[in-house]
Amino acid sequence: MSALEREYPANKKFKYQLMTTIDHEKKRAALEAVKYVRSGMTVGLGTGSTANLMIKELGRQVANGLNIIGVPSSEHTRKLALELHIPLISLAEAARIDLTIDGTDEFDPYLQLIKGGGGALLHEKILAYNSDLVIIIADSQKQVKRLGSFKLPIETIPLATQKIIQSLTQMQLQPTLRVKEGQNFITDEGNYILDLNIKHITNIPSLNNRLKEIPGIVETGLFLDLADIIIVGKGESIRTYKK
Ligand SMILES: O=C(CO)[C@H](O)[C@H](O)COP(=O)(O)O
Repeated sequence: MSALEREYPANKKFKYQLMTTIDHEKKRAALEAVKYVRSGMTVGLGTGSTANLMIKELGRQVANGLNIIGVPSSEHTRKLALELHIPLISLAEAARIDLTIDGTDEFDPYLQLIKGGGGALLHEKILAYNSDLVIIIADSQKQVKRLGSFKLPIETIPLATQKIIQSLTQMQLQPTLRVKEGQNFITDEGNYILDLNIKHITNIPSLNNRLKEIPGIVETGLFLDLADIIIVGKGESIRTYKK
């Protein structure tokens, strides 16, 4: 019996194999997206495990002479990019962003996304909105016919969160306050995240508008009409979807 079999017996081994396939798909998508980066560009850096792979590749290329300025979408991404010596400016300092590369939790055939699994949706959305080009990178499990299998994250102001939970419960959205290590999850802006069940919702743009009308909801993880290109790792290959 190999060390791998000892460590991952029966169904655990299957899970391990699935994980490595997904990790390879993420890496393929990340490397493909980096091909769009040119010297002189200001590049928005997304958040999450797929974005991390893209940032690591950018770090490697910067060490080999690529001249870019990164704009991080989260504290986590800022720290990683700094470790890799990628020159950075903040969102506030960036006059324009040529290209943003970020991950996603789900995408549908119309290039609509659910994001915010990592809790960075607010800064990610500001980056995407202000970028000339938005490239989303994903493994094949993120591709869905219809958004909603993944719970929709929304960012809320702590003071208003209980009131928002009441309103969303009346809307049958089953809000759950996100918790991490026994504490309320806190975003980089000091806010909370609620995860909503939107499986039964058919009109997603209308839901987005209704959510934005509720005072205290800062932003939603629905990225509608923001992605220009989605690059997906699919087994050994790559699929690219364009607007
Ligand atoms: O929206 C995000 C963070 O707020 C991430 O892009 C999303 O959660 C995907 O993460 P991963 O690449 O780890 O699957």
